[in-house]
Amino acid sequence: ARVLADEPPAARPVSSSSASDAVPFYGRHQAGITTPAQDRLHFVAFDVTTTERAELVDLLQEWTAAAARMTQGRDAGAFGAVGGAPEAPPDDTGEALGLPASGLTLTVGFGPSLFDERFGLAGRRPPALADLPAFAGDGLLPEISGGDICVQACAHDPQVAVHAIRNLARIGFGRVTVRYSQLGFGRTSSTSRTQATPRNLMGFKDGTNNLKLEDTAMLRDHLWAAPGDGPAWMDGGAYLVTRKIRMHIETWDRAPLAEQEAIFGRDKGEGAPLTGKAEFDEPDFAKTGLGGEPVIPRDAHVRLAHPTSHGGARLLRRGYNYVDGSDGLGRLDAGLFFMAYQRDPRRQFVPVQQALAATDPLNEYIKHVSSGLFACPPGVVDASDHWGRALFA
Ligand SMILES: C=CC1=C(C)c2cc3[nH]c(cc4nc(cc5[nH]c(cc1n2)c(C)c5CCC(=O)O)C(CCC(=O)O)=C4C)c(C)c3C=C
Ligand SMILES: [Fe+2]
Repeated sequence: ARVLADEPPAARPVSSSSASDAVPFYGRHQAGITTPAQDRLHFVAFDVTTTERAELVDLLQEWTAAAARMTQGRDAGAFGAVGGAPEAPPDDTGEALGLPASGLTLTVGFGPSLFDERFGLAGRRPPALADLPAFAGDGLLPEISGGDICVQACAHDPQVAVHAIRNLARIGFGRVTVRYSQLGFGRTSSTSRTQATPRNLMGFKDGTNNLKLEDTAMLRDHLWAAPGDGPAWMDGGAYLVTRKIRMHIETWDRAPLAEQEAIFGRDKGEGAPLTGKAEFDEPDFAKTGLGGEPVIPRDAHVRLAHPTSHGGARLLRRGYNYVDGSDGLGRLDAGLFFMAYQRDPRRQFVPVQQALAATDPLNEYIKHVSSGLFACPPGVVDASDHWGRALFA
């Protein structure tokens, strides 16, 4: 359980439940990318309001220290929610007191807008952080798109994820403002072969053919930025694309089962390709049925998005279901907060999304309403390191 004061981690009770375990914060890569996807998300994008580079670096140092603590189930600051001076606001907001680490990961990313003239970073922008092109059918809202810095908080307990983002926003007061944030309540991807594949709000298993942490060679080829890819400060990092995709759920719910399955190219029960029986059967895109038509339709989502359609390009998808209440017109405001990590969006997300935007029959039932692109640096290696150290060096 979370402790009241600055107690060393070794003194804290160890839980045998993986849902309450702490995920290591320090490492070569940031946690929260290949970490088996937790159940809950609170994603935030900040605009930087200070114009002082030194203030921004100070903030990144303070954030890193707080993130290192909170991910280990500790208060955001050394005094904690109730251990400080009564005359001062507490250095932790308190709603996670008594809660375990809950698998919390905090993953930071830097958006293209950070690399303008404000902080002297224009020459340090990675070529792979090129603005995404406009895609057919986009309905992007600027106020919930972009952002200078993002933090993805994932945990098994929503209170723990929200607590983490709230405390980072509190620490950032006067230096950053929250541009937008998004809660997600059910993972829509597996990122490990130990996890069962979850379902999205259309009722389909989502994340079957995803990059997974056990695929070491593919992670090297498709996920982590490597020396020579771009600036050295990104070596060991990855690029994140976020898309908030609203679903016209009520319309979808009136579509026949056979049409739903043809749209994805998989069956709804097992998640098997329409040419197979079990979820992990390889799809046979060449197989034809009645009238010589392919069994997996030419425009099926899984055919359009499959690596064989894009020179082998793969994504590590890590999205979440969301419901933001209803829209006042009797419809659920619901969908998928899509997140995908990759080595270079120009060769991975962009061509896949171009293909989907052009002919995916799913488009009748969805609308992309927000978009984000972020360079997520490599991991913080130890307590002397901090988020963005190599970028600002
Ligand atoms: C640009 C990338 C993608 C977007 C945007 C996207 C949106 C989206 N996807 C689903 C549901 C499913 N997607 C599935 C597979 C799949 N999707 C993408 C990419 C994007 N999806 C890829 C690369 C793949 C894997 C394709 C393959 O190699 O077979 C599936 C099938 C199960 C699976 O493998 O995950 C489903 C279901 C929704 C609902 C959606 C937007 C709302
Ligand atoms: Fe998809």
